[in-house]
Amino acid sequence: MTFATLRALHTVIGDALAEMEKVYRAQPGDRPLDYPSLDVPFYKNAKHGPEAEAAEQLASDPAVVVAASHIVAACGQLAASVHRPFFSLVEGAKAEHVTTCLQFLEASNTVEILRAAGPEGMHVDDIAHRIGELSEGSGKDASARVDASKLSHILRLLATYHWLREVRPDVFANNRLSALVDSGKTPEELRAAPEKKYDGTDGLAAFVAMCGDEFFKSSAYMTDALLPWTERATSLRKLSNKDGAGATSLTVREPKYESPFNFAFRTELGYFDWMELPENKGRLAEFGRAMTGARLWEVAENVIEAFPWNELPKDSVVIDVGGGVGSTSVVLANAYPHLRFVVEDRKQVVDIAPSIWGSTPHAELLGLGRVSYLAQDFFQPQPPHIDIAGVGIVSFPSVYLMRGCTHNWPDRDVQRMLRLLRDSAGPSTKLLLVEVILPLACSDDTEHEDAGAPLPGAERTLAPAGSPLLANLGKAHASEYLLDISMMAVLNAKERTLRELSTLALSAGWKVSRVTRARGSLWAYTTAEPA
Ligand SMILES: C[S@@+](CC[C@H](N)C(=O)[O-])C[C@H]1O[C@@H](n2cnc3c(N)ncnc32)[C@H](O)[C@@H]1O
Repeated sequence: MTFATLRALHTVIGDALAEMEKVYRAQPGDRPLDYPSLDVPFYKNAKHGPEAEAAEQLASDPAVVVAASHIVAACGQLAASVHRPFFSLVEGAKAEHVTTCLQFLEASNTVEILRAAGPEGMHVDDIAHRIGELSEGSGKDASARVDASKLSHILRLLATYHWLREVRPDVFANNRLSALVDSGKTPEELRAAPEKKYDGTDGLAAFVAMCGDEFFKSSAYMTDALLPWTERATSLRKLSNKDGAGATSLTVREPKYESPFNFAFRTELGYFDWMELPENKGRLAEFGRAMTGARLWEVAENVIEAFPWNELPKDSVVIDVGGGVGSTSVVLANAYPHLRFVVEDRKQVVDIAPSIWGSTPHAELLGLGRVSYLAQDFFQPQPPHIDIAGVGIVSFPSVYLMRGCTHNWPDRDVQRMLRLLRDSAGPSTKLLLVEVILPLACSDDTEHEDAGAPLPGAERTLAPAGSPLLANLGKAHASEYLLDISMMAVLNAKERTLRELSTLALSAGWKVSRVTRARGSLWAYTTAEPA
């Protein structure tokens, strides 16, 4: 039956390709629109012809996104089926090198150097020379040079994974994937002000830098943290527990490491506290930029359709808990002028948040009191009532909105924060959680069997009926499962399945009543009501 399965996967690819082509061919114009080529970089801040622009935009069309995910899922499954298992094993066991080489690509400014070189590309000797020149801007030794013979091997691994092109022997050029890491700065700008590399960017270069540093290094210690009694983990603790003279002392207490991050950075601090140390100032700034990049995971505007906001009465209050600078509230307040939004976050965040919107059209929302800020720790009880300018005292909010917060915390902490919201909720207050919901890798036929009827919006499988694809579309959604393990490595937290989130919410007094999925990603909008 294996050939039948392989043929079925092949058919999935053919059908999905036909679907994508249909969408592209249906576009008006003198000649059919082609899909963006992998060989051609699409730089975000460059001027593009109307065809290239239209082709890129159409790649986000919902029908194209679904077809593309079927192709990726089927290709991943086909490759896993027919590749010699030993080679798959080596690839999995050595996958860290892809992260490392991507990190190097970004840190060495090779993408910006290759952008300036154009489609003909640049020889590794010249790339190495340019990398050295740019590093002089960072105050580095002018004689610092990258070894071109090593550089070619790093770039070739990336080309092998389609992250670049080797256009001629030892000559490399950017492609559609490497262009994603482009900061948009010229090599001259990077040389003059390397510290401004991430300023005004979409954050993806900073995201690569952060993943290659804190996240990658933490992940390397995952097994030591999960199996702390093993010899490797034990010796590691001893190694990190030396006295001033460098000798291991039996009287010194063993460090209290909870997360892989703690092992990797030899600190007992949590990630966010550690980031606030003076020596991590640069990392903290990079983190802020990287979070902008991470927003590409979920289209912020999706939240407009994710909840029946228009059914809420005039002047209903939505509390955006852990709302950061208020990006989600601003999107919603523009779409629903009849609602009032209160953005709660840590004092350091709300103190600077209004200034972020200073010269933007959204500043008016703040002036009119439609969006306001409150310094509020989500591990402390909510204020007993809400005083809204122009509305007065409101006893209960209509909605507690939490976006991207629960995945940063372990279960016990999420339970605490949801319980505090439940304690101050009214009988009709809703909780809306905007987070990734991880589907299982098998069809979820038992979901909600205890609750009787299936939960509105919950899916059993994302795979097309009758196809041999994994229920979660495997490789097509790998990025969210990788994010899940990143949360575990750095924060002892996780992305959750619907089962996990529902159980956790219920333990804090909230009953999940509905879930809707964002288009083209595993982000979801989960509504819960007082249980
Ligand atoms: C991943 S961000 C999400 C921000 C925002 N909801 C969004 O979607 O853009 C997590 C937020 O939780 C906030 N946060 C962390 N600890 C907090 C606490 N104890 N109380 C309130 N907010 C906190 C952070 O400052 C940050 O803004």
